[in-house]
Amino acid sequence: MLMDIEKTLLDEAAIGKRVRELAEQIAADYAGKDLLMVCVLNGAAVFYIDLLMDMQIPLEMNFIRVSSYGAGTESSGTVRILYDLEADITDKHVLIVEDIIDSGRTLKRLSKLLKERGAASVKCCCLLDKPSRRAVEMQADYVGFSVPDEFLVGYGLDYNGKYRNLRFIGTLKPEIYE
Ligand SMILES: O=P(O)(O)OC[C@H]1O[C@H](OP(=O)(O)OP(=O)(O)O)[C@H](O)[C@@H]1O
Ligand code: HPA
Ligand SMILES: [Mg+2]
Repeated sequence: MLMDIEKTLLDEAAIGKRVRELAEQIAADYAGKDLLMVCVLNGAAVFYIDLLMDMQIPLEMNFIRVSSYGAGTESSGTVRILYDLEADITDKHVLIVEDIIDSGRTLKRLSKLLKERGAASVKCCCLLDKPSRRAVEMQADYVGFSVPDEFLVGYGLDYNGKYRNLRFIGTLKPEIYE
């Protein structure tokens, strides 16, 4: 697995430091509120666990899986749910946790859907943001790192389902894509 990596963009220490900063900020912002943290499977799973383990406030965990480029055209704004939340989110403060915003479609559709379900508020926390790739207008409320337009793997991010279990974020050698 390690021999497939071309370079490291963010190492374990840099990720850990930033995750703790985000956790501290989010915990302060949501203190005293009924917080439900939504993990967008599969990519966000690693970041999600690290983030909430650094937050010392009461919160609820829930998971959702959506297809990013499946059913629905861009204009319809629909999101196909492959696995839905278990919780009733009415009147709860929802924080969507994502690994990366690329085109912005996944997060835009998901946040619209959760608002329609009657959440008290819907905000997004994203570890990585690739602003140069945006196809729809979407900005996360909390962003870990802004990254260049390179295909990244590790810390939840995959290529063909693999490399999610790397402790750092990096790029793959070109021959891996061939
Ligand atoms: O901003 P966008 O262009 O919508 O892309 C970002 C989404 O794409 C990836 O998920 P993917 O649907 O590949 O599934 P995964 O999380 O299981 O890897 C990533 O984890 C984000 O959820
Ligand atoms: O850079 C990326 N890596 C893995 N998955 C992704 N989904 C959107 N961008 C990426
Ligand atoms: Mg994802």
